[in-house]
Amino acid sequence: MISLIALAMLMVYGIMEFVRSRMLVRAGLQFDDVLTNTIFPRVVKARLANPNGGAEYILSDIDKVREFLTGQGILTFFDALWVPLFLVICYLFHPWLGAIAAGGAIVIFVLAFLNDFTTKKQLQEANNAVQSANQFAGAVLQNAEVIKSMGMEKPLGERWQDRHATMLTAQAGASDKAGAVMAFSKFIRMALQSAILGMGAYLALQQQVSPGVMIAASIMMGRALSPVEQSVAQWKQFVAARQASQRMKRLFDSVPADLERTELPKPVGEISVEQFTTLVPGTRTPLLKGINFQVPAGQTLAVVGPSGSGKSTLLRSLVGVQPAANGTIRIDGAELSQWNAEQLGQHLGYLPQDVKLFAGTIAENISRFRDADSDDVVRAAKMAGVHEMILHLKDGYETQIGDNGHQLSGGQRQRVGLARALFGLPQIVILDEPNSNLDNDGEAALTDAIRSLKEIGITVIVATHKTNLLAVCDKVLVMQDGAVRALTTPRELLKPAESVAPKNPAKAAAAPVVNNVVNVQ
Ligand SMILES: Nc1ncnc2c1ncn2[C@@H]1O[C@H](COP(=O)(O)OP(=O)(O)OP(=O)(O)O)[C@@H](O)[C@H]1O
Repeated sequence: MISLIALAMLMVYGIMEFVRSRMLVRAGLQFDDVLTNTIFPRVVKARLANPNGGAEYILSDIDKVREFLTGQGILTFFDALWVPLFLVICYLFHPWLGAIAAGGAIVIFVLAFLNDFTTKKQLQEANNAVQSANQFAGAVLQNAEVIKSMGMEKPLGERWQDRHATMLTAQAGASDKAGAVMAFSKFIRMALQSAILGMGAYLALQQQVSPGVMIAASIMMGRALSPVEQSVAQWKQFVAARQASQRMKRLFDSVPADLERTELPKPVGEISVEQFTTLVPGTRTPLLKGINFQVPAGQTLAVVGPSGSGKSTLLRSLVGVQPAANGTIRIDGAELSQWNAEQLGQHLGYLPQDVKLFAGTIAENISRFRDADSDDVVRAAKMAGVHEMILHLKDGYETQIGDNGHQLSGGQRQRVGLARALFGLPQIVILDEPNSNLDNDGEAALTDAIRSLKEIGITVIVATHKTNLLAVCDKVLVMQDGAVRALTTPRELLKPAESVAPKNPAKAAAAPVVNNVVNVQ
């Protein structure tokens, strides 16, 4: 009968363990769902504010915390809640048995803290080194072709190894200490087991307890010490999960969620830049200083200037990825920050200098990974003059282009990037050297695209080093050293310097710059 009761109780125990584990897994999924919904946009913002801050690794922190919360780690802490009950039962058997069990639990608990105290710094160092090694490897391996072609494997491999070795040293140091603490706590545990049996036997001989209590006390103490000892073993995972959750908390504290912005009416595309200054991220060094200019809706503005004069920085500022340190950028009178970011994104087309396509199909890239009508995708491709080229690819619009579009040529990438910028006919189109990789056909298609945009009243801003695009532009902004040197017309810009100088001092000042900045091709 007793055996049957024991069997039934063990079954209940098994079922409850199963239910507990299922509940934890579901709680973990819920946890994941809540965080993954909000963390990605924050990581994007944190990376923009500090490109080398490793914000992207916070995405894997979610896994660390979830694994701890759904695995043995959290179960150990739940089990620890029952420790006082088992200790009280030991005490009720006999105060001496209670004292041995409680003393043992305290010693093992102190060892857990000692473990944390002695290994915390090294575990933190190891985690930082892992992050730094991964970050380095991730960035470097994106340029595998350069590494291979110029035999840079060895020196760059050594740099990665240095970071890796730092991680190993820190981790080995922490593991040595943790190992010593664990071995000692195991010794204490076994010694306590013997001590409680010895004490039980002694008390039984003294007829203060029955022999059965001796065995029961040993089992109870085992149940009381097991979670405490387990927590020593789980400490490393606990520390990693705690650090991961602290990193997530810092991210959530430093990057607030976007305010729910009222949707503004579709812009007509008027841009106004007033006293705009922006800095190198994380420093006080200005990249652009006191920029002022206006672009009426539907106008086409070329931005020219020597390399490093700030053209790309200005364009990045106009699309809102380079934050203002001072001054404002307004679209249709509303500051960039007043726009609902997602809404504004749909009214902006941006082709960055290094294009940046994503792994996926051509159609997905053109449609910005939104659900889109095929007609809209094809319209954007036709407008960018890339439709025929896409049809010549084996899978047409469904061609997978790989990470960063590496399966396309430089010129093809640029033209697909242009189609993405034109998708949905945004009211403002910003192109950063869109013709740097184009052949004659591509150049002609680009000029036609800008002309068409102009005809339908779309504002276009295009940074260029070449003069042929100036023919379709209404105005030219000349940049130098992070400031506006002149705002003029293409015709004035391309006039020989001598004919400008005597008539207009401002243009005379711009002329030498202009002659340096525009590569006449
Ligand atoms: N994130 C950054 N951190 C530090 N310096 C930066 C950063 N971004 C831009 N710069 C610096 O700002 C200056 C302007 O760069 P920008 O890319 O805007 O020039 P550009 O006129 O577009 O040049 P190019 O014609 O060669 O593309 C450069 O000296 C560049 O080194």
